[in-house]
Amino acid sequence: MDTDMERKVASEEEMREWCVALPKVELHAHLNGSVRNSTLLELAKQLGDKGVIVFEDVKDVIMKDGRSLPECLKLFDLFHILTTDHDTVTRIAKEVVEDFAAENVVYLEIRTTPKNNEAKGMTKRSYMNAVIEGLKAVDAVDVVLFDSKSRTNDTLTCTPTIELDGDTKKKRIYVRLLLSIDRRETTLAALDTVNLALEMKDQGVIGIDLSGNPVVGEWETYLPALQHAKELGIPITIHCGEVANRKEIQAMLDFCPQRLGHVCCLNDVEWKKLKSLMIPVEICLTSNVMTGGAPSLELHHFADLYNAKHPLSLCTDDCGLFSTSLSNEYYLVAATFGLSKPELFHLAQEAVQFVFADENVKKSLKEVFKHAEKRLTMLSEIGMPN
Ligand SMILES: CNc1ncnc2c1ncn2[C@@H]1O[C@H](COP(=O)(O)O)[C@@H](O)[C@H]1O
Ligand SMILES: [Zn+2]
Repeated sequence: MDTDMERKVASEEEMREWCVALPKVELHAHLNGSVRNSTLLELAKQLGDKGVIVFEDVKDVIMKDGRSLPECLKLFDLFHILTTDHDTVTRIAKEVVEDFAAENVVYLEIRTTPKNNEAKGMTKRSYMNAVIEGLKAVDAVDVVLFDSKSRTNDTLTCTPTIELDGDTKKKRIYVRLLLSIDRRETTLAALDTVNLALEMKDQGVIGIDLSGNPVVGEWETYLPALQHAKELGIPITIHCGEVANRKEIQAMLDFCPQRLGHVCCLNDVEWKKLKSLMIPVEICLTSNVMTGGAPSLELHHFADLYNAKHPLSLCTDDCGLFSTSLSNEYYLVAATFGLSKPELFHLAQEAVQFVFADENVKKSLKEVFKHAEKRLTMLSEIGMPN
């Protein structure tokens, strides 16, 4: 390698490390899409040994790179076979939080579809209990799961503990849960999910998501449940415009949820409307490029929204499935669109405004960023924005 090349590699490496050290807020992560490949392979091996699946077939599917959106969503049916029992759900929830915390995600909203599975004695409620058990089982980091008013020994007026210089203090991560309505569900099943979210609001559940195969189902099927959530004051985020369904995109914008995910296939009129409504957008770069929602990283609609100062937040969607991480998404923004470190810091910090958690949590997160700003500045002697 010549010196120029060496310098380039070193600076890329340094930028990647900086993106890991940056405190980050993750607002769009599906539990079953964020499972480690090693865990999926281990679970597949166990089921293969029992003769439930053919391990070699599954292995190839898990390890394949670059899939279309329908292929990805089909893959979830396989993931769900691998993760059907309560213990496995608990295990993956624990690992997913550990993985996000390890890359300095300081606030994480995990979304998941509560599942009924009679054969396993699983109800939507018991599925969610298993998820929460997993969050409580994390001991590598301090997981803050409840809003301050429902905690007895509240420690939310926290001293931020972002570790950038080898401190031994435990890291802290705020975790909240969103319940996903799957587009395959009936109106009644969707209403059940909203009612479950209400029942579990003191256990870390703070919002509702609409997701699943975008070519399946009708907006009118979920609308009563989403309307119900709105009336109950439960924040809502919706997967919007993964395919060019004009009528549905229009209806989603008219519904005006607290946040929207993806917004890939909007036409000029819809785009203008999104911008005038200022609905915060969960941007999932790698996911969109891999599933064809965006033609390439360079042509991703991030640039347009960012330049227009539209509220947005970088997210992973399915970091396991797409072999990415939130730090990598920040790195990609720097490498593709030329954002500087101060701009990346500002982007990460701005995401605090769009979290569904209460004002106390937002206040604590602002402290976390203030504290990190000093440390990051000390580390790389760069000027951060005021
Ligand atoms: C790639 N873009 C996407 N578009 C739409 N829905 C998606 C998705 N990625 C994930 N999901 C939704 O999340 C479920 C997996 O997590 P949980 O079992 O809920 O934890 C998938 O089955 C699908 O319904
Ligand atoms: Zn998603």
